[in-house]
Amino acid sequence: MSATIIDGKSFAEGLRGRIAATVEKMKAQGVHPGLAVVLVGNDPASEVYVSSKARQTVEVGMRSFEHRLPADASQQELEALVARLNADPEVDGILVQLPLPAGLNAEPVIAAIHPDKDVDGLTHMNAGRLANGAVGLVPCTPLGSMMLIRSVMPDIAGKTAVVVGRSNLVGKPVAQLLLAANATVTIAHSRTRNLREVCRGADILVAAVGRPEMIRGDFIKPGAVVIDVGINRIPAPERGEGKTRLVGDVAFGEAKEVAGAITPVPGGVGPMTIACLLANTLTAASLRRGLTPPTF
Ligand SMILES: NC(=O)C1=CN([C@@H]2O[C@H](COP(=O)(O)OP(=O)(O)OC[C@H]3O[C@@H](n4cnc5c(N)ncnc54)[C@H](OP(=O)(O)O)[C@@H]3O)[C@@H](O)[C@H]2O)C=CC1
Ligand SMILES: Nc1nc(=O)c2c([nH]1)NC[C@@H]1CN(c3ccc(C(=O)N[C@@H](CCC(=O)O)C(=O)O)cc3)C=[N+]21
Repeated sequence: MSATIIDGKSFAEGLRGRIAATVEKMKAQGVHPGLAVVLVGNDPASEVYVSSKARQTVEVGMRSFEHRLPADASQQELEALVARLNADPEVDGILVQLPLPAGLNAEPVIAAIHPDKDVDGLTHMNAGRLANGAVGLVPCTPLGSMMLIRSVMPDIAGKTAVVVGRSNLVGKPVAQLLLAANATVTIAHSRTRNLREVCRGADILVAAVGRPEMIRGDFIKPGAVVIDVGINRIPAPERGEGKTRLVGDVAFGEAKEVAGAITPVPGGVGPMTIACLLANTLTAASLRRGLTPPTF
């Protein structure tokens, strides 16, 4: 039997609709939420993401502030910009697009972001809040992944979950969220032995590796929910010379024959990431004013 395809694109559209309605209400109360995105250098992939974020921010009725620095900007310049955004009352959320160009160190830049404006959820404060079950800002991709899991598996408690990948941006926070939902969680990584066997035990399998199609059909437990976070651009000579296409970390064609439900790439987790960034900006706007954050 073929798996249910989880339509992240239309889920994200619906979420943006609910966000727009909340923005309306906040504006009526005199709060006009704003998101600042910082892009250093001119990596073409990052340019695409940043302009897409800016467009969607404006579409839901929020303010968008784009800050571009040249690839040869200094560490000091970048941290000074973050400090200005921290102090700016019109800015509720700050996102510094990663990776930074060579020569710049991301860690102190992230540390400089005020935790209540940290819409990426990357500061130590927000990672700690998530680990301890306190209210805070949760990274966008994990938040979006959980919404998609819940859409096909409302009761996660007691299920086995395997997360492949342990980055601070995706793997670790998604594992924390699954644990908070009472799943029994395993985190696999590049040193994991028998990855196929480990994955085969998973009712919920989250792949966040960055290796095109490395999770094959025989890694998947029949009926499992498979969330493919990977975004990999690979050559596609069949589309013409020099053409490329996007694939995930999961071999979709094989996996969909075994899984119960699966996210596609593109059109799965990616659109949810941006929608959750907008949701986090509203959470940040509320936190900063001591208001109860909206739920979506
Ligand atoms: N859809 C979306 O919105 C987003 C997609 N992404 C995509 O998700 C993917 C992962 O991103 P990110 O977490 O930032 O990546 P990182 O490169 O930071 O982390 C990759 C993780 O995968 C693990 N890994 C690497 N090779 C293997 C292997 N052979 N077997 C098992 N584990 C392995 C690494 O293990 P170790 O720690 O041992 O090195 C590491 O923990 C990328 O494709 C990225 O483009 C990222 C953010 C958002
Ligand atoms: N500070 C920071 N936070 C991030 O969250 C962050 C980042 N830096 N750097 C890069 C990664 C990657 N990322 C994606 C967001 C949206 C899509 C997305 O919308 N993808 C579409 C396809 C887009 C296309 O066609 O290229 C989809 O999957 O359908 C993908 C990837 C956020 N990241």
